[in-house]
Amino acid sequence: MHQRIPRSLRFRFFVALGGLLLCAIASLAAISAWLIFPTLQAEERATVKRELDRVERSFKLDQQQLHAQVRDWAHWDDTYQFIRGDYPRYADVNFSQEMFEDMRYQFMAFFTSSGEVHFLAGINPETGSYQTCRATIGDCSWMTPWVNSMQAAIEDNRTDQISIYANHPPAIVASSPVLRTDKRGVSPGWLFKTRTLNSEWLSFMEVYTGLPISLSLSHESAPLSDSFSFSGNTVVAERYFPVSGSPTPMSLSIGIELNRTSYLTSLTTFRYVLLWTAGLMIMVIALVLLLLEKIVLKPLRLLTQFTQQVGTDGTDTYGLTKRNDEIGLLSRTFQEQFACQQQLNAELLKLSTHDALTGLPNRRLFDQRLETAFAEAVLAPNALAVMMLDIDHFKLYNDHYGHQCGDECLQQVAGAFNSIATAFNFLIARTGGEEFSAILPGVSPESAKEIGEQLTQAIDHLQLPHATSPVKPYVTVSVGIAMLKDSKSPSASAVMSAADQALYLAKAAGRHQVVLFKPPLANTTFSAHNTPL
Ligand SMILES: Nc1nc2c(ncn2[C@@H]2O[C@H](COP(=O)(O)OP(=O)(O)OP(=O)(O)O)[C@@H](O)[C@H]2O)c(=O)[nH]1
Repeated sequence: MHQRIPRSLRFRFFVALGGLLLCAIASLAAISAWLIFPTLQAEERATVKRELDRVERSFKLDQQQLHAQVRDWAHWDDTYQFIRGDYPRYADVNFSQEMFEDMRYQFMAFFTSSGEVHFLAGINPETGSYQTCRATIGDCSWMTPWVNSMQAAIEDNRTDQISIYANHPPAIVASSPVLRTDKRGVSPGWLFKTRTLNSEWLSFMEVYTGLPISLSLSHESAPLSDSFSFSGNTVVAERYFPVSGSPTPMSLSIGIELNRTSYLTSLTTFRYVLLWTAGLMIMVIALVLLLLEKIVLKPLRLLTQFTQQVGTDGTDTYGLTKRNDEIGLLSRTFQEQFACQQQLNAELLKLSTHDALTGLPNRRLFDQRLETAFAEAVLAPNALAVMMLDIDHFKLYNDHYGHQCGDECLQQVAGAFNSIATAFNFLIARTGGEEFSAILPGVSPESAKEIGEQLTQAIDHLQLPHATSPVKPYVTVSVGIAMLKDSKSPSASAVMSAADQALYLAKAAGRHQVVLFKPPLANTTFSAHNTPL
C-alpha cells in the first residue's frame, strides 16, 4: 500500500510552473497593452501627422506660387502702364479664359492707389463664363464680395500678402502693389488674384499629393491644430488653418483619409507573434513537463514506492537498482542501507534474545516462548514439559579453575545441550549463571525424563574435569522436570516453579540426576512425592 503524498514534488512543481505560465501570459498581455499597442498607435499618429504636414506643405506651396505669380505680374512695366491708363490693350493681350483656366485663377482685380476698381476679370463660378469689367455691375455683380474684401484689405493695409477668404467655396487670395519692373517709383495701385479651393483644386491637390483630400469651413476660429478620428480600416485627419477677411472668426480645415493598412498589418503581425509566442511557450512548457515527468518525476515516484515496498517485501519491481543514473544510485544505496539496517536489526534482536557467552536463547526469549507454548498447550490441549538444568558445584569449579575456565565450561555444556535440543527439536536457554531451562511441547513425562537423562549423559560424555566436585571427578548436571498438568495452577510461572522444585530435589538427593515433579497427594508432603529417579 503506497502512501499518498499530499504536497508531492510533482504537485508543487506543477503549481509553480502553472503560476509561472500565468505570470508570463499576464506579462505578455501587460506589455502588449501598455507598451506595444500604444507604441503602434503613436507610430500611426506620427505617420498621419507626416501626411498632414505633406499636404500642408503642398497647400502652402500652392499659395506661394500664386503670390509669386501675382508679384511677377504686379512688378511688370506693362501692368504699371496699364494701371496708369497708358496701355489700353493690356487686358486684351494678356487675359483670356484659357489663361485663367490654365493658371487656375478664379478672379483677378486691379485697384488704383485710391482703392478704386481699375479692371476686373474672372470666371463666373455660376456660369463658368469668362468676364471682364470696369465695375461690379451687370454680369460682373458676382465679383462684388471679392472686391469688397479686397478693398477692405487695401484700407487695412493688408496687401502684398497671401490670405484665405471664407467664401463658398473658400479661396486663397494673393495681393501685391503694382510697381515698375525695376521696382522704382510710387505704386499706382494693387493687383489681386484669387484661386478658389473648389473641386478642381481638390482634384489637383489629390493628384499632387496622392491623397484623397477634403476641405471645410468652420464658423469657429481655431489655432493651427490637428484632429484625428480612427474608425475601422480608415483614419480621418484634419488640420485647421485660421481664415482672414471674414467679419466673424472662421477656420479652414483640410482633411485627409488614410488607410490604416500599415497599422493594421503591424497589429495583425504582432498578434500573430504574440499568439505564436504564447503557443510556443505553452508547447515548450508542455515538453519540459513531459520530459520532467519521464526523466525525473516518474522515477522519483517509483523510487518513493520502492522505498515503501522495500521495507515490506524488499522486491525491486521497477528495476530501479539496475538504472545507471542518480535514481539507480539512490535505489542501490537505499537497498544496501536497508539490508545493512536489517542485518543490524537481526543482530540487535539476537543480542536481545540470546546469551552472549553461550549463544543459547536467553531468559527473555525463553519467557516469550514459554508463554506461547503454554497458550498453545492449553488451547490444544496438549502436554507440555519444562526442564531446569544446573551444573553441580559450579562455584567449586570456578574457585578451582578460575572464572575464565568456568566460562569455557559453560560454553561446552551449552553446546552439548544445544546438540540434544536440536536433535529433539526443542528450545533450551541459558536462564541463569550456570542454570539452563528447556521447553518440551507435546512430550510425555517418560519422554521428558528420557531427554533429561540424555542431557545429563551428554555432559558426562564431555568428561570435563572437576577435581573438587564431591559428586564425580568431572562436571555433572542435575535436572528438574515438571509437566504442565502437574503444576499447582495452569500458568507458565507455576510449571516453572514446579520444575525448580524438582531441581531442588535433584540437588538435595545428591545431584547428577533427573527428578520429575510429582504433585503432592492429599495429606502428604510435597517432597515425599518428588523423589529422584
Ligand atoms: N565462570 C562463570 N561463573 C559463573 C557465571 N555465572 C554464575 N557463575 C558462578 O556459578 C556459581 C554458582 O554457585 P552456586 O549458586 O553456589 O551453586 P553451585 O556452586 O553450582 O552449587 P549447586 O548448584 O548447589 O550444585 C557462582 O560461583 C557464580 O559465580 C558465569 O557466567 N561464568
